[in-house]
Amino acid sequence: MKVSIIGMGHVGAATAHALMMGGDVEELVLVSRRREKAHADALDLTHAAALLARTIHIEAGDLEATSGSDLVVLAHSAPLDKPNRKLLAGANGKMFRETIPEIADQSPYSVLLVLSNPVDALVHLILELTDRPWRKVIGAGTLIDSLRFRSLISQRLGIHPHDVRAYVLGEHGETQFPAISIAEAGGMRVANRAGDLHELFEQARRSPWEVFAGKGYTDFAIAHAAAMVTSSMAHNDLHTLPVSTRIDGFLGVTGVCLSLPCVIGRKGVTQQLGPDLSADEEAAFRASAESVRETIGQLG
Ligand SMILES: NC(=O)c1ccc[n+]([C@@H]2O[C@H](COP(=O)([O-])OP(=O)(O)OC[C@H]3O[C@@H](n4cnc5c(N)ncnc54)[C@H](O)[C@@H]3O)[C@@H](O)[C@H]2O)c1
Repeated sequence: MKVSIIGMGHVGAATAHALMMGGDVEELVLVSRRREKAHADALDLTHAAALLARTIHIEAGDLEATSGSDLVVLAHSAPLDKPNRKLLAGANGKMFRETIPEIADQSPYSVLLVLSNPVDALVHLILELTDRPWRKVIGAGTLIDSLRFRSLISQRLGIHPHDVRAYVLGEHGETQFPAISIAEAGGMRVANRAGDLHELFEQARRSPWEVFAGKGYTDFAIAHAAAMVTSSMAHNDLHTLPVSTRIDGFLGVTGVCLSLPCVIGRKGVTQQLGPDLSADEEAAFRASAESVRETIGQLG
């Protein structure tokens, strides 16, 4: 599998490392505005890869070098100074308008995985800028939020996070919500076992900003979330992951991108699932869609 990563900042570099360690990628191309940084990362990772059992070719290059990628991970971004993802809308909207057409042309059959923020609005923008089918433009969305939520539930229940089926859905932003009515572990409703799930969700929602306050960015968790999507593609595993894709009709929401559980296979999303939410959760999903629409308006 050939994967290219655009933007070798904190997230791009951590993702390159996670993909290398994951062992699912044969060819990895690193692209960044600062060519010397991408070159240094490629060299450093190549030295580390000599210790691994599997062979991986890692190189830095320009967009031409990404040609024929199966997956292009988008992590290029303006810097985020304050804990508010929407503040990146104007600058990243402009950056994506400038870069996406060529990225898409270089790898016409690739899946584009958006990590940059505001992720839902940028997925929408890519669908406007290219003729790529919606199944091939995926935002990391609430995958990472769901993993944070599951991790806290897991600690409370003493059950492995893999066995906790709990989703945070909607916008990767302030209006995201926990789908508590369908959260389960071992066939039991988690809400009956784990106490106040809203409190755990609030803790999960605040946690990236706690990381941000400590080091000025978040990188490891999103990198491994990107590796999870890559792995499901590489092996056609058909894992169900909450990621951001275009919604067309679910709960009356149309033409806007936000997270629902999606099945991920070799060529992208094979199914977008429509969970049975409670009335409150349905209202939260619609409110999230409105918030993403507002952000799309700020893309410039
Ligand atoms: N989806 C998530 O859950 C999640 C989690 C963490 C971070 N993020 C987002 O990921 C993005 C990257 O975060 P970061 O901490 O790595 O930021 P960063 O500032 O460290 O890195 C951005 C990189 O993009 C590069 N770049 C800028 N313009 C470019 C261009 N035109 N072409 C190629 N490269 C270009 C910069 O040189 C820089 O290396 C941000 O938008 C951030 O908000 C998302």
